[in-house]
Order: sequence, then C-alpha cells, then structure tokens
Amino acid sequence: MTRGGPILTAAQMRAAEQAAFDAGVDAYGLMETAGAAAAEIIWRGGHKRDTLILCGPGNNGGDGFVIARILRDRGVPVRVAALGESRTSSGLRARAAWGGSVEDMMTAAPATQIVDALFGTGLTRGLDSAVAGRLGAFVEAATFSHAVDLPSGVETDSGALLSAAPHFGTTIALGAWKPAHLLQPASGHLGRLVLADIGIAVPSRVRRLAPPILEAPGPEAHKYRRGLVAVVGGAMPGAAALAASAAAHSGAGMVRLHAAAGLVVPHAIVRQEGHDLSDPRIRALLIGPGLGRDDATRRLLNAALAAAHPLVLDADALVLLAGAVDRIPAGAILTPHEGEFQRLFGDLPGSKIDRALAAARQSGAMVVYKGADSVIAAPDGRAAVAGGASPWLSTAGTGDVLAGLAAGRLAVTGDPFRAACEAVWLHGEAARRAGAAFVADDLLRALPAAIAARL
Ligand SMILES: NC(=O)C1=CN([C@@H]2O[C@H](COP(=O)(O)OP(=O)(O)OC[C@H]3O[C@@H](n4cnc5c(N)ncnc54)[C@H](OP(=O)(O)O)[C@@H]3O)[C@@H](O)[C@H]2O)[C@@H](O)CC1
Ligand SMILES: [K+]
Repeated sequence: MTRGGPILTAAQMRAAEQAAFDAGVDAYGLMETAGAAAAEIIWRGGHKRDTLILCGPGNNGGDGFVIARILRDRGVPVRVAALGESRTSSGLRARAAWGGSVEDMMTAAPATQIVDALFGTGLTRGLDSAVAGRLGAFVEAATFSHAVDLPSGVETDSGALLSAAPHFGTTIALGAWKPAHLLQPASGHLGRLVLADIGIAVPSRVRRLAPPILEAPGPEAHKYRRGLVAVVGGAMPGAAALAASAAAHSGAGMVRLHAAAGLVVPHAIVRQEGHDLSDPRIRALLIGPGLGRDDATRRLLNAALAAAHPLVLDADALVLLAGAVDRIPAGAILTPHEGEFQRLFGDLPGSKIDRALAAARQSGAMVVYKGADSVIAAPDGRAAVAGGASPWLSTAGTGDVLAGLAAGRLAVTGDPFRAACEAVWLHGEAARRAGAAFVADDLLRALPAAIAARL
C-alpha cells in the first residue's frame, strides 16, 4: 500500500524535473522511465486484451505513446488515439518510437481497457465539452480504466474539476503525489491510487498522511507518565464525555472530565466538578465539544487559555475565537470543519492545503482542517494530507472523537503536529474498521485494534 510520500504542485514538480535535467538526467529518458513505470502498473493490474490509449498534445500524451509501445511489445493489442499533434520534443520522440497508426480520438472505437494520457499537470483549462464527453464515454464503456498522472480535466493544485471527469479504476501518479490526488472533488474520481517512482528527487514539506509508528507504554509507565488529559465539559456534556472516551482510548494514561454531577461517564473517566485546571500534571487540555457559546462558556474558554497547558481547541471554542485568532496560544491544535475554518480565518485563497498552511502560519497553531479530505498544517510549513476518509464519518459525534484523540495523542507525545497526524490517521482507520452505518461510539470500540496495528 503506497501511503505517505511527498505532494508537489505542478510548478514544484516542474522544478524537480528541471533540477534533475540540470543534474544531467536526459529529458526523453525521464519520459521513458515514467511511461515504463506506468506500463508496468497497467500490465500487472489491468487487462491484456484490447486496449485504447488516448494521447494528448503534451508530455502526458508522450507518456501515453511510451506506454502503448511497451504494452504492444508485450503482446497486448493496443490502439492509440490522439487529440491533435504532439507539441513537445519528448512527446514527438515517443510518438515516433511508437511508430504505429494514430487514430482520431473523436472517431476511435471504444475498448475494454482505456488509458487516459490526454492531460496531466499541464492542464490549464477545462476540456472542450465534446472531448470531455468522449473521454467519459470511453471510460464508461471500458472494464478497465487508468488515468496517467491525473484524470484529464482535474486541476493539479486544487483538486477542482475544470471539466466533467470520469471515475477511473486506477490513477497512476508519476514521481510524486499532486494535491489533486488527495483533495476533493478530484480525489473521488481516481479509483485505486498508485504512485510510480520515476527516479528523481521530489522534496516537499507537504506529504500524504502516513500510517503512524506508535509506541506501547514501557515497564516504568504509570497513568500520569502516560499522560493526563483534561476535558472541559459545557452546555452539552455528552459531547465532551464522548471526546473524553476517545482520549481514554488513545493511549493516554488518565482522562479527567470537568462536568457537573448527573452526567453518566464511562468508569475509566474521572469526573470532576468545577473547572480548576491548575493541576500541573495535565499534559493536554481539550475544550470545545458541546461547550456552548454563552457568557459562562466564554469564561470557561478564558480559563482554559489562561491555564497554559498544551491545548486542543474544537467546535464551539473555535466559534468563540472567531475574530480573535491572536488569542490562540502558539502550538495549540485546532480542529475546524469548513464552517468553523471560514469563521476563524475568512475566505483564504488557494487550495485547501494552501489555506490550511496560511491559517497555521497566521495562528501559530496546528490546523486540522477537517472534511472528506483532511489537511493537517503546522506553522513551520509542514503539512500532511489525508484523502479518502470513510463517507460514513459524516455522522454526529465523530468530530468529538477526533478532538479527544488529538488531546490524547498530545498528552502521550507532547508533539502537537505529530499528535494531530496520529489522531487523524487513527480516526480514519477506526472508521475503516467500523465498516458502514456506524455511530461515533463504534469508533471507540475500533480504536484499540487500530492502535495495536501501528505498534
Ligand atoms: N516534464 C517532464 O519532463 C515529465 C513530465 N511527465 C508527464 O508530463 C505531464 C506534464 O506535461 P506537460 O507539461 O507537457 O502538460 P500536459 O498535461 O501534457 O498538457 C499540456 C498540453 O496541453 C495543452 N492544454 C492544456 N489544457 C488544455 C485543454 N483544456 N484543452 C486542450 N489543450 C490543453 C497545453 O497547451 P496550451 O495550454 O499551451 O494550449 C499543452 O500543449 C505530466 O503530467 C506527466 O504525465 C512525465 O513524462 C515525466 C517527465
Ligand atoms: K491523464
């Protein structure tokens, strides 16, 4: 399973390629490497009979001609259909090396296997509607469909659909992930996502979220050393109790829930009345789930900010801080969904990754920008992107679980960026294990096995 790995924008990818050329890598050789890597993936995971390769005018099309030649040499009956002439020197060379006939994409017959090498990172605008429609019809008619680098029609850096894009069976990312491989809506069109190594260095501080490496407690561990989490309950204490349960299942040693008497809490959680947050053993303080937004809760938030413990701010705490980003302590973890993000940081430009990074820089906090695609950004420019979350997570209480996990992992690790990454990964993995139609409490039951798998 390919997870983790750098994510590069189109410009960063071009710069990485240019650096390789400057270091002596041959430009056409790189296309041969990319095409061979993609052909291998198609050969292994696809179909060995009638195959149609669609080639565009740029280097993505050049990759397509290389793939066509290699599959043909392995005995696959391949046809090539192009969208106009090749316009790059490597593309022209790959087309000449193919040497076979080239049909017109608009009149070519469909095939059982289709390879989209029309456009990759050079796409600057949507496909003409007739071309997009033809591509969609080919993919619809095929049993096996593969997009080379990106499905044609998606914008590399934002994941937006510039024109209607079909749903592919496989997408083969060349050299590095691009934002569109992880970000919605493009990431919903990719099918199985495979990364092909093309042998060039691709430096980036933005990476696909990798499965974490977790540690079991040592023999000297006790509950405080493993991490004390305090959760501040508010108007709807059930949400805070759920978050506290998630913290308790995250590997932390002890969880204290500040809530009034009468709330039924799991036995492992210590309920404490009042809001004395002065205990110096607290290693993570969570406030926000079910907090409420009145003056009393405002005072609670002020107390939590003043307590100067490592902090996780979620839900209503984020709403209360709208317009007061400067009050967020450096190094806190924020877990906004789209609406909360907008209220806190306004309408920032760029992709979801750009927006998360700008928000982290502005606030000095770790920003977990949640959604079907989640971006975890740090003020120092690091970011991790998690695509492909279970759509079943869109149910009440799952945000409270994530916030609790972030607090728990913060208490265990003391490293807010790492804690946020671990929390997002464990949350996604618990959802995957919980299957379908689960409720937030089911995530708690899935957590021990999700953690055990990463020890
Ligand atoms: N660089 C390398 O060394 C390597 C690159 N690699 C591969 O190259 C890919 C990037 O190649 P690329 O930069 O040539 O861009 P690509 O996506 O083929 O399209 C550009 C062409 O399309 C045109 N065009 C754009 N939008 C259009 C539209 N809507 N409708 C019609 N035309 C449109 C645009 O023309 P223009 O915008 O100037 O009109 C231009 O002619 C990358 O994804 C990877 O597959 C690998 O081989 C590894 C080595
Ligand atoms: K493509």
